[in-house]
Amino acid sequence: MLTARQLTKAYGARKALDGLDLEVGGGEVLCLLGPNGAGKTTTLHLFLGLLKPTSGTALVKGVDVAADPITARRHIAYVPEQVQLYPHLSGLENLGYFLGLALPAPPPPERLHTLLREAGLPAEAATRPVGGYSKGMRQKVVLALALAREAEALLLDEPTSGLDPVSIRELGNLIKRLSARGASVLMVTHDLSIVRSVAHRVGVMKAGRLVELTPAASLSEEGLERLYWKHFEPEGATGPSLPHASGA
Ligand SMILES: Nc1ncnc2c1ncn2[C@@H]1O[C@H](COP(=O)(O)OP(=O)(O)OP(=O)(O)O)[C@@H](O)[C@H]1O
Repeated sequence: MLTARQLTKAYGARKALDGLDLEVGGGEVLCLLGPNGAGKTTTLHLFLGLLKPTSGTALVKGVDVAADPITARRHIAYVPEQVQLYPHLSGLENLGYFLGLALPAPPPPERLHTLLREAGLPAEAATRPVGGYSKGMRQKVVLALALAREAEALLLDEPTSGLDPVSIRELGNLIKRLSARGASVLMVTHDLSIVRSVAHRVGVMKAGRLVELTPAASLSEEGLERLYWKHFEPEGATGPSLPHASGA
């Protein structure tokens, strides 16, 4: 569903992404971890067609994103770190408006209510202006949009930052439901709790390169922490250490 072939993005001499080869299959949840500046958001933006690759290819359902970004984007729903909605419109009105742009005919109001409920937005909030929503509530409107469009691929950029534990659990449940329906999920995160609950595979990026790619089932809780932390160690450090051991 999502394929990167030697995908590279350079800014001058500096490679933000360096020769990424990656496949995310239908129904698979792949979580990308790694330090700040590792190239994770760049990877998402290349799949979304927001950036042009310097070389290599990003494919969405076989469509080359750089050659035909509009067709590629039809298969994708994207949850950015900062969700932008119209603050003076309600969740219901925002959803109706954006679906009107994305679909030939917008669904009736009853269907919009159902979608928002399925995404976890409390019914009383659906008709309130989004300007008064929390981050998690705004995110649920975007997830309702993804549900309505039956997007085959879901890209999420640090979706749990700023969410409370209940909202994180609800987000995890929704991701699992979408993946069970066959959606491919590519999620960038620093949150190991959601990785543990939803990931089928875990990738770790560092300095523009994918340096680890492991089935989640092969990782114990401590194994996942070690995998995560070892790439925060300075170059040349001997062996991984857990945060309490390194004082990080
Ligand atoms: N427009 C740009 N011009 C120059 N360099 C850029 C630009 N956008 C990103 N970069 C660089 O590309 C590298 C990868 O950035 P990217 O945002 O993909 O990292 P990230 O892994 O998502 O980090 P974070 O966890 O902080 O979000 C960084 O070194 C960043 O400074």
